[in-house]
Amino acid sequence: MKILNVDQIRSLDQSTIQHEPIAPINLMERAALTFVDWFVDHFPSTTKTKIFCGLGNNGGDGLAIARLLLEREYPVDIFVVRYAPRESDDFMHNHRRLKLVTERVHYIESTTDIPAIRHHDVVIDAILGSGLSRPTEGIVSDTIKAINRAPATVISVDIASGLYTDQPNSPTDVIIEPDYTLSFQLPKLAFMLPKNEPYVGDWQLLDIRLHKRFIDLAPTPYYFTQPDEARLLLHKRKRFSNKGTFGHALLLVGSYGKIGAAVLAARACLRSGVGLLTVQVPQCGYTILQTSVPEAMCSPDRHQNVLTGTAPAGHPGNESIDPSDYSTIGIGPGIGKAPETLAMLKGLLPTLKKPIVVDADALNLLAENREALANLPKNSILTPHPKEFERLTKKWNDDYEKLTILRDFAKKYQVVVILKGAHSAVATPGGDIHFNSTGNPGLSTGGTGDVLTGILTALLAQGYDPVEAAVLGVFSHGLAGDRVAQQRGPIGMTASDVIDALRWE
Ligand SMILES: NC(=O)C1=CN([C@@H]2O[C@H](COP(=O)(O)OP(=O)(O)OC[C@H]3O[C@@H](n4cnc5c(N)ncnc54)[C@H](O)[C@@H]3O)[C@@H](O)[C@H]2O)[C@H](O)CC1
Ligand SMILES: [K+]
Repeated sequence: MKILNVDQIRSLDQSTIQHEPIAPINLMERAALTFVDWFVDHFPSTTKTKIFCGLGNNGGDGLAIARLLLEREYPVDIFVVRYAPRESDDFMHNHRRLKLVTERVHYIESTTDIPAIRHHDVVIDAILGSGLSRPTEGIVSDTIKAINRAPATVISVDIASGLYTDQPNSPTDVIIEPDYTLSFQLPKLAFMLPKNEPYVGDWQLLDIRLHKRFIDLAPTPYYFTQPDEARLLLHKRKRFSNKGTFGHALLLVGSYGKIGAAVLAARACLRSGVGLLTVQVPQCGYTILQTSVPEAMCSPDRHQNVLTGTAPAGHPGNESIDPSDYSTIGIGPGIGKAPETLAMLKGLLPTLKKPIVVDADALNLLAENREALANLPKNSILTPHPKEFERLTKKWNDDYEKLTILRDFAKKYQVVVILKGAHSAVATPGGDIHFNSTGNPGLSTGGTGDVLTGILTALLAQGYDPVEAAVLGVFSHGLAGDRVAQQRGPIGMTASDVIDALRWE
């Protein structure tokens, strides 16, 4: 699913009006109706509802919602925040219609007009929508502050009032902090960014049947992965396949005290459909790995503790490993940052001809030796969390700058970068970003990153295109986490649970 910018959303509105065709006021009515359908499903008709409207089309939506809820006999009070002398046409139209059915329209011009909001009230925020063009101030920001202070449930129409759709807010901006955002048709870029969490709440999309062809043709670098889109990426298995069909992966993982990372990556790799798996760990991990992951072959490194991996020619590692014997390599989980490990990594990269997966301390080693980044095989997948990504690049001032740095990095090195977090962002060598739609806070626990590395390594070994592997991999990883959270709750989820919950269908 595409994420469009504010100008495109405005044009999409117009395109729908022209092509369907539909009168603007009827499109607003449709939007209000989808909102009310959701509202009626979630709140009983005894719910004391306060609707705060601005003077533009977001406010127009609010007025139409008010009328539709009154028709359904909800006790509704309507407050129009009169911050300017002018109203939009569709606002005025809905204002006239509303005045025919109720006297309960109040106007807020000064703070004394702001009503008391009580515990069991539900507030609908329709003050400002995607038309926001400057920080809120005066009576608008006073009203927003009062709503934020109140103990009520708050639902924002389209987007929280005061939050920009696709540009950074300043830390001093006054913005609604809703429990829910019900957004029309397409997700907004603002919803993907960690700093905006308080201003988004639990967000959902309302399908208002905007012009599909316009959306199909609209250029954008931003996407939000939907379940049906992820499912389409899955390779079908032929009946006459054998284990050779699904590749032979090599994992270079683990060090003394961190053999668990090797075990998790290996188990996830096997659970993600790899044909054959060889795991190279230091000697100290040999017995552990052979016992806990009998399906994998184990190639113990000659070094006792620190060096895991393929030694370059002439290096005292395990000379029996030749990277070209493998479909792909996954490197990083638990390897540590010993000088021998760095030497191994530096020696290995220039010899590789196919994309690999790079995670954890392999990324940290690259951050400390940035000249080696140029030797990454094209289309390799890097899986940093934000701190690791910052070490690889530089500090950012806000989440939007972070996206720019992310896209530039992926383009510069022609790699796929998965920036992990809520809505993990997959940046492609072509400059696109795919935000993930699955996952939950329970995944923030030790070892889940090792699991992701195992998954991605398995997908590359099976011949998945690296961008598709990354999009599908993070989606399936998050979905497995969601299954665990559903069964046993997010607290106490372990990385092993996530492996067990993986399903490829
Ligand atoms: N996307 C769609 O297809 C549909 C969207 N709908 C709703 O329309 C709003 C966007 O409406 P718009 O009139 O363009 O903007 P707003 O209501 O957000 O703002 C009105 C107006 O306010 C001025 N303004 C901007 N910033 C400030 C500020 N900080 N303080 C005061 N005033 C400000 C500016 O002049 C704006 O134009 C969208 O969110 C949906 O809710 C349709 O109803 C359905 C189709
Ligand atoms: K709003």
